Amino acid sequence: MTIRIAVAGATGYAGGEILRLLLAHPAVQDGRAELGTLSAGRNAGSLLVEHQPQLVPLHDRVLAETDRETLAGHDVVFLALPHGQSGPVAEELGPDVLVVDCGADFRLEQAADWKRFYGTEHAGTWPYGLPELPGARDLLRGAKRVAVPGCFPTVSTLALYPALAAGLAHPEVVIIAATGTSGAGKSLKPNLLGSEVMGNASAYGVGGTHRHTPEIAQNLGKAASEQVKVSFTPILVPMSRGILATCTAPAEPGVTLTELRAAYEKAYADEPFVTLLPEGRWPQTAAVLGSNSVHLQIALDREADRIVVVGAVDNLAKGTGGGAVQCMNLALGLPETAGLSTVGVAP
Ligand SMILES: NC(=O)C1=CN([C@@H]2O[C@H](COP(=O)(O)OP(=O)(O)OC[C@H]3O[C@@H](n4cnc5c(N)ncnc54)[C@H](OP(=O)(O)O)[C@@H]3O)[C@@H](O)[C@H]2O)C=CC1
Ligand SMILES: CC(=O)N[C@@H](CCC(=O)OP(=O)(O)O)C(=O)O
Repeated sequence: MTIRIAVAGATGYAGGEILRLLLAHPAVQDGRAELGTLSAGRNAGSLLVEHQPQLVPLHDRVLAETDRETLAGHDVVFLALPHGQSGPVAEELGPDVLVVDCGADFRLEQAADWKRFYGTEHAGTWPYGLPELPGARDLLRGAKRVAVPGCFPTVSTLALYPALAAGLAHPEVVIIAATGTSGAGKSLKPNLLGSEVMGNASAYGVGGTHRHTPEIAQNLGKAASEQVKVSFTPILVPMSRGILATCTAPAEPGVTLTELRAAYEKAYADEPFVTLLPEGRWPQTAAVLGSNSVHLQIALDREADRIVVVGAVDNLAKGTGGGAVQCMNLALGLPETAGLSTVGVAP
């Protein structure tokens, strides 16, 4: 039986990246899977090529409305819709359909966190799509609902989890992350105008107000034995894709760099998409672009008694679309790495 896959939000950055990856996916290439409905919001009725010129094999596809009828009859539905839109759409999809949500609607476990940072009623909590977290694969294999993490939580969690889980750092973490503009989606916002972005770097969501703060705290809370405190500051920089996150935490007394590296090497030894770089090499966004890789490097700052972990990720690949395809692979029982490259497009 052919696996039929729909993508809702096909005109957006995340939907476009999912489609780019699916077109090269072995199951799609050899006909075990096929791309069914591609849907949008206000751009329904137009040709996909008007929005995603890079997706050549799909140029003649017309975008459908996003509703129960157009998404019916699929085995897998990717939702790449604005926050708050996934809940109502997912309700219309049967329990046997695999729904992979790139939005935030089902990521948070605490309804109060959702209410505080998103301001609406909480839709619920689905298995969290970060397979590299301990125990996550058990929940994702065979799952019918998956909440793909946010891009900043993906890289920040992978950067700090091993040190906290090994008791090598105290869970008062500071994360400062430079991000490309595609993280904000295609909607036109004043701070995303070309003349505001080019030749400029600007902080936003400062002072504990960014909505990824509770998601990062939720993830790291599973590693730490004490209450986690997260200070997170994103910085918009003039590049289209990529995140470079500098993540620090107080080192526990007596910790050595050898112990730290050993904890990360152990945690990620069998992880195909997480690479602890050789000593002296530092992550850079160009090295992970287009790939499903996260690159990490650690230092022990002895002057400040802090661990410093730098992580790089492509926000649209492992940070959304690649993470979503990785979760689909797990949920369907396909090889986890199918259709996903570890090789970046540098420069
Ligand atoms: N960009 C990124 O790096 C990341 C994004 N995400 C998440 O992925 C989701 C999509 O993000 P992104 O692709 O960047 O956003 P975009 O703004 O680029 O795309 C949004 C998509 O949703 C569609 N849409 C908007 N409103 C509606 C509606 N009411 N009903 C149906 N479809 C609608 C749009 O269609 P139309 O063209 O017709 O308006 C478009 O296809 C978001 O939840 C985002 O937070 C997660 C991690 C990283
Ligand atoms: C540059 C920029 O604006 N980035 C977005 C990242 C969004 C994202 O990755 O994820 P979710 O919105 O799905 O949580 C932001 O900071 O909100």
